[in-house]
Amino acid sequence: MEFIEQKIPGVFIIEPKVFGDERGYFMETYRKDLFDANVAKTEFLQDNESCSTYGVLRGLHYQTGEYSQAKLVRVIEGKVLDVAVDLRKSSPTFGQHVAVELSSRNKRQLFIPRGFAHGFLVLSETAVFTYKVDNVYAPNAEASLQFNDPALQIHWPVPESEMILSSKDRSGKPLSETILFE
Ligand SMILES: Cc1cn([C@H]2C[C@H](O)[C@@H](COP(=O)(O)OP(=O)(O)O[C@H]3O[C@H](C)C(=O)[C@H](O)[C@H]3O)O2)c(=O)[nH]c1=O
Repeated sequence: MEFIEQKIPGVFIIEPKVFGDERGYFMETYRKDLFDANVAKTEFLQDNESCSTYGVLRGLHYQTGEYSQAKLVRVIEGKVLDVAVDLRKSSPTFGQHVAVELSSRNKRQLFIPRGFAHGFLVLSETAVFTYKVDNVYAPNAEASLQFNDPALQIHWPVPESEMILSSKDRSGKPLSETILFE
């Protein structure tokens, strides 16, 4: 298992070791001892899974304040562009983002610390997205950052005319009006 820190410190790509043989493959997808030693001591409390069709954009979401969630995300079917935006106002990388292609083929995972907005755009016919979070769901603390806020300079590789978003995600707030983290 390899842990590769990204341009935003604390954000990591995790590359699992894949053991292939004539039956198929095996890989360890999470090891608490290795994760805590190489990324951050984290107690994940909830696992999520969603299935989406091509062009679906889920995000950019976060839970505010004490309900913030660190996330360990991966794709078990299909391909997505996964994006995390730094919303920590005291961070040297405030407002910057990491964008990584995650797929069932590359088997990459992305770790996103607390204090980030997160979302993904589906690039395959369908995508099954599964992830761990270190804080449970808190609907009253949910917030959405506008996915196409020019201040974020995120390049989404699907025309907006082809995107499928929830009404919540269509009404995300621009960075200038967003509830930030310390
Ligand atoms: C997130 C969540 C949702 N729900 C319920 C609430 C709604 O009735 C239904 C769909 O929720 P939502 O439309 O918020 O699902 P996504 O758009 O996939 O939201 C996620 O999208 C991006 C990718 C994220 O990073 C967040 O984890 C999360 O906000 O599931 C729950 O019961 N528990 C939960 O933890």
